Amino acid sequence: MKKVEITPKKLGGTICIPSSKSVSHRAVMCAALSQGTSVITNILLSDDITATCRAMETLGAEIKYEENEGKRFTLTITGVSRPDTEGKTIDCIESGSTLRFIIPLLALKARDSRVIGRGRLVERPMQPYYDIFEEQDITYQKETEGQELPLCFTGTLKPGTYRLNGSISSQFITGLLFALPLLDGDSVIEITTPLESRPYIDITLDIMEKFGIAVVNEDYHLFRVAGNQRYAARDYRIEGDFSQGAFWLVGGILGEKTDCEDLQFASSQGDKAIIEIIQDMGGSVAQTETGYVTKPGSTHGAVVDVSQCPDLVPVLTVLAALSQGTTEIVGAARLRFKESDRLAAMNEVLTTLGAKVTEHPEGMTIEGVKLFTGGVVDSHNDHRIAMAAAIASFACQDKLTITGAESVRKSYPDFWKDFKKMGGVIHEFDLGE
Ligand SMILES: O=C(O)C1=C[C@@H](OP(=O)(O)O)[C@@H](O)[C@H](O)C1
Ligand SMILES: C=C(OP(=O)(O)O)C(=O)O
Repeated sequence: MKKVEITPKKLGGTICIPSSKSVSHRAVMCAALSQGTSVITNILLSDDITATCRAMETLGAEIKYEENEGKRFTLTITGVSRPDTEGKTIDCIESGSTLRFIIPLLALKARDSRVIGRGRLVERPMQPYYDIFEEQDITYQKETEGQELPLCFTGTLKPGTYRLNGSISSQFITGLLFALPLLDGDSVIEITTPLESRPYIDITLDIMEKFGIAVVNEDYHLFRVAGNQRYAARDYRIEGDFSQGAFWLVGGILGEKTDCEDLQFASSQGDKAIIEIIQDMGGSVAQTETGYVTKPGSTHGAVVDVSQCPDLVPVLTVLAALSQGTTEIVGAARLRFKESDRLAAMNEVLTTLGAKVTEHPEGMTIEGVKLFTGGVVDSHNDHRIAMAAAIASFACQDKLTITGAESVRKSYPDFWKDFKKMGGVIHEFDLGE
């Protein structure tokens, strides 16, 4: 456990945004399923991406790791077009993406295949896959009463029609999209309710296409996937991450001018919505040659539907709490099933800091205040809560202590190093395990 004590200060400067976690998961998986060798550059080996790399190695892919600077790696991946899945145990650590993406691959031919994990991952929803298992006579067993993981299963995924609810997690759809092209017949995925987190499906389809896999998307309602396809190796550079960029972009509004490098205007990442949201709230954001720059200034409340960009919510609530008037965060039900219940966690953090927050089942109402107090807040072992609290410190009057600060390892292991590079004054306390 690590605790970070921040002496409040408005930060700013130039920051090279870490590479996209969502793109990295997908590129590693596609490369690892390809015939031939792919070179993937600008990979950040966070805990979640490490989980995906190890998972694909367990299934037979070979990965060579070459460190460049600051935990950014070049991976040379020699794929395995028929993954070796029988009797394999995959440790997903705390990564929902790894878990939901690997299960259909294991189910290509599962025999006592197991997925394990820890932290909140053992509680996160899995029912859509259980429904498919039951329909397809795949037997499964949860090994611990009241927990989804460890999960052991045996059986074979068959081509056919898959019906999935669109509001639980898009990760189930991405997982199926990866595996179905490898079956020996054609399949259809039918989404039975409006699809949330849709941009993550765009990222999946975009990267699969780059690795040679065709999927016909009928308006996000029906996905037609031909069987007997093969992933084709290619070299690929991972672009910067808008979800991580969002912390620093909001930082530039609350602190000093911040230049965020490696954020692509043409990205398929849904979290580039942060640009429009900041603009809608009256904030100053402009495109640069390499990314976006934000400048300090006052912002006002807005109604923000986050159903397509849930990962923006923690830092967005910080901006809302320091904006004039009222902000309504709507369409946020799925936030309760992430690394923490993010609506409850941000309510707790912001209330501790003196903000006026009302939590609803599917969102939050936030009345802006001028400044925060300070105090002690907990990350709830959630990287995005820790990073949002760190940005909130720019507006604190007293010191801010964040417990569970090590949780940033999940997606942004150098976050505290970057925080110091941007001028942050922090004391880090290692509290042991
Ligand atoms: O596919 C992905 O890379 C992700 C999908 C989203 O999850 P949901 O589809 O469950 O909202 C997002 O919250 C998560 O951080 C990453
Ligand atoms: C929810 C997240 O990731 P995952 O679902 O992959 O654990 C996240 O990074 O905010």
